[in-house]
Amino acid sequence: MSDRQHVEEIERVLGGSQTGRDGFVSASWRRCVEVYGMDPMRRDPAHIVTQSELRDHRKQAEWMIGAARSSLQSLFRQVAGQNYALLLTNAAGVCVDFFGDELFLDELKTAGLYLGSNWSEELVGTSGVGACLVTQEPVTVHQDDHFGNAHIALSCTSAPIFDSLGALAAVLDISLLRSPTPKRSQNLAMSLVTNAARRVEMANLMAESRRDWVLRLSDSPEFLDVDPEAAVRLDDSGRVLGYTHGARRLFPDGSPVLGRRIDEALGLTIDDLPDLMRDRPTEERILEMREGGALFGHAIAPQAPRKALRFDRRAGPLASLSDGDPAMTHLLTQAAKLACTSVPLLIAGESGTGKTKLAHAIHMTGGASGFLALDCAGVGGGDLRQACSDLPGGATLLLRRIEDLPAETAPLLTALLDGRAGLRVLSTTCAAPAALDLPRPLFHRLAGAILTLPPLRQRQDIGWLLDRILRRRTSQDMRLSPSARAALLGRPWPGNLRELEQVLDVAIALCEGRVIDLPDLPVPVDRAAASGADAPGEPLEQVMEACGWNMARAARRLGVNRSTVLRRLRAAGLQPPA
Ligand SMILES: Nc1ncnc2c1ncn2[C@@H]1O[C@H](COP(=O)(O)OP(=O)(O)OP(=O)(O)O)[C@@H](O)[C@H]1O
Repeated sequence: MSDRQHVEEIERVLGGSQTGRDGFVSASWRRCVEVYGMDPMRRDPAHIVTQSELRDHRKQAEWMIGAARSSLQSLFRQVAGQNYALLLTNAAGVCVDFFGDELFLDELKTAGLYLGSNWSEELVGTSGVGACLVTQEPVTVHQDDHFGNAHIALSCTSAPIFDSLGALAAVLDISLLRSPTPKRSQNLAMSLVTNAARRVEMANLMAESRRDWVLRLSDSPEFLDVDPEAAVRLDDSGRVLGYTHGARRLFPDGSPVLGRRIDEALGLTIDDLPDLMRDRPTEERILEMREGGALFGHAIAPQAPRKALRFDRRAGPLASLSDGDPAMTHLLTQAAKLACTSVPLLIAGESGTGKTKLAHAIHMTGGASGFLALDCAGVGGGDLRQACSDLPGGATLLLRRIEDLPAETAPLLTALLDGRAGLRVLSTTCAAPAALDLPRPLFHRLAGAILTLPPLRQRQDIGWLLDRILRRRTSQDMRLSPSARAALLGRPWPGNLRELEQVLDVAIALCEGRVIDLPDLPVPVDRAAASGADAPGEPLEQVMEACGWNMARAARRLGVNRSTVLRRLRAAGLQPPA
């Protein structure tokens, strides 16, 4: 179509004729003339904001640029070699991030397909970004759909990106300098750009939701864990705190989504979310919709809040054992003070909580000269005598799993310790210290002070441990996807740190790239424990403290509902700390 024919068509549309254009294009042309007073004959150059304005726009859009980066990169890889340029604009239409072929950079800049160009409709007329901002729908503005003659060669396909509160925050645009004439040639671009926009919304919601439950939804079980269509972020009572645009379908009455209760839309409450975590087969995670139909659901548990409390970093090897967990901070502070004395220490804790590692760190902090670890199971008198004679004065003797010491060896050990007063004796046990079946004289020679390590499920620094272990066990720059991280944080870890290390080792081995995602994680070995039931007999107050007095979390941990927790709290006369 020639420039003159294009202008004549615009005149016909303004006169009320139907010319076969998409309705949103004709509406935009009318606004260009009637509202913005534009002249289709003018060929304005691209509208580029100044460098300092661009800096401000980018600064304000930093969070969105961060959330969108990996989606843009993978979209750009998908269209590599096809001369597409990708633009991320803010809600004002200014391009704040850009991917394009270096070969065509000058041409792209001239056409306005570059950082800093402003594509708002009132400035440049009908364009992909401009029309998307007005309609809040994905659009293709193809060649002479553009208003006037300035951008008539371009083909632009744009999709809106909404923030988690439902406001339009950005536009993702994929554009060509030159394209085939039929508009349908851009159908694939439309599908790519809408999927990428959905993933950006998902990444943004996940990044915001570390402290809350997230329910991810999909029509098909295959995509549920890897590429869900929608997600909602929920508070402890099951009200929507945030959502991706696709989740609006849960509340089809059109009223605001924020603050609505999830049980208004789906046949489930917040207490049912643990059943929708990844350790259940996807096909079983079906959710009935109140309006009819069903969806598949995947719940991601909140991460434990991080406490400001830190262990003093000057304390050397002990400081590397935890980061901000209050119980660990308390324990490590005591350990640092005791490390420099000769008091025998009994280190208690469930299997795999790091007792041996703590013993090593105490030994290193105390600066003792030699170190020998003995497993007590089946240890004979000869081994004990040998160990005690081999060690120099002032060395550390670690007796692992003292509960397994053969009864007949106990008197000899007592005598040997009496004869080697200079030895630093550390022991570990998986049993409760009070329940240890040791002769009293031996017990008092071993347990001058008792340090009890918390089980991993009670620790608030699991996220830090994940990163630390991952860093130590891979040479590459590997990381966890947000959903893999959330799934790991929600596990009950009956095998404690040993299990955590093994799960990461498996994930590292299975992961094909550098990002460990849900499919790379092994299913929890102990499904019974994975149901969230806590160790039997754990005092209610301890559970509440570990859960930050959050009723829903405590209920999940105990495997009961919240009203049961409330009833038990009342019966025990317990109240949250003021
Ligand atoms: N603070 C920590 N950070 C990272 N890894 C740790 C930490 N503490 C322990 N681990 C790792 O967890 C695993 C188990 O630790 P350790 O052997 O010290 O546990 P344990 O309580 O002595 O176990 P068990 O009672 O079963 O012998 C080890 O591989 C250790 O390296």
